[in-house]
Amino acid sequence: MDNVIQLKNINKNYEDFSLDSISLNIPKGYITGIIGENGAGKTTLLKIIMQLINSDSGEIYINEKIINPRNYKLFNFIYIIYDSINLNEKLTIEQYGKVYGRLYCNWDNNYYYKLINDFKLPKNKQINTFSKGMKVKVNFALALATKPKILLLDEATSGLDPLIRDDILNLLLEFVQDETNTVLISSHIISDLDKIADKLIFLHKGKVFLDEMTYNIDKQYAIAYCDINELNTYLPYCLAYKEYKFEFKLLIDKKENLLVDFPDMKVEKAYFEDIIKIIGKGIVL
Ligand SMILES: Nc1ncnc2c1ncn2[C@@H]1O[C@H](COP(=O)(O)OP(=O)(O)OP(=O)(O)O)[C@@H](O)[C@H]1O
Repeated sequence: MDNVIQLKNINKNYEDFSLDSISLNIPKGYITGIIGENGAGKTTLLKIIMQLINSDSGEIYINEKIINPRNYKLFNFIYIIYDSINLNEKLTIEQYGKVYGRLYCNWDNNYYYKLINDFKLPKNKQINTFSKGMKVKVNFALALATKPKILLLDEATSGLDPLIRDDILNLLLEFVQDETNTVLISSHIISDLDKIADKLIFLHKGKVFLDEMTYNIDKQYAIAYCDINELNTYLPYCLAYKEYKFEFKLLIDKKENLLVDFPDMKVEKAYFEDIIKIIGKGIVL
């Protein structure tokens, strides 16, 4: 598996927050989801990848080339969509197409209008007359028609109804279908990531707590329950656990070993939501 983005020991210190030695690989041709609580550092990390802010130390490689502000020529193949819609709302879709056609050397006007037609958006109305969902669709049409190889999404589907989100998720799946395009998406909508992410990164208080392909999560991770007398027995198989009123909920990260040693142990699928809750609110070992 080729990695399109590699981060090595990235550190960033603000007065009340630090990104702590982040090392990550983002595989080419896949959708990687980043999850984490508010303030976990997701936007900071995406901005560092885009070189919109500098890290204090560490290295970024894109397609195996080290990136720094002096050689940063990614404008034409990496595109970031934010949660806030930064469109000039006085423009129309048609005017936007002309502006982007001049700005982006890979601009695909036919594809832009195909997406605009698929989304059923009016071409000659000012964007300030559009609903939030329509504006997000314009954002995605603009992004995809620049023909990026890497698409970064920072909460870009927040505030959308499930039908529009579904359209957008399908577009992302289509985007990575040729296996050379890559998506890195941060989202609080865990069910969306459950649907589309091939890899999951969980950022918690500026640190990476989980960085796994989703097929490995299914293979290695599970949820199990025990009481206080059994806790010590199962801790060697756990990444984290959380105490409830009558039981402990365990996030198992050595499922195969656990089931060899305790074949009768009942385990359940570890959904992303479980993983986040147990790591975020429980005790990480
Ligand atoms: N320019 C800055 N100066 C000081 N602190 C900052 C700055 N930018 C971000 N931070 C802090 O860094 C931390 C991480 O912020 P960041 O926006 O990366 O989190 P996030 O995971 O994207 O959160 P959310 O899910 O709420 O968007 C926060 O505590 C924030 O206050």
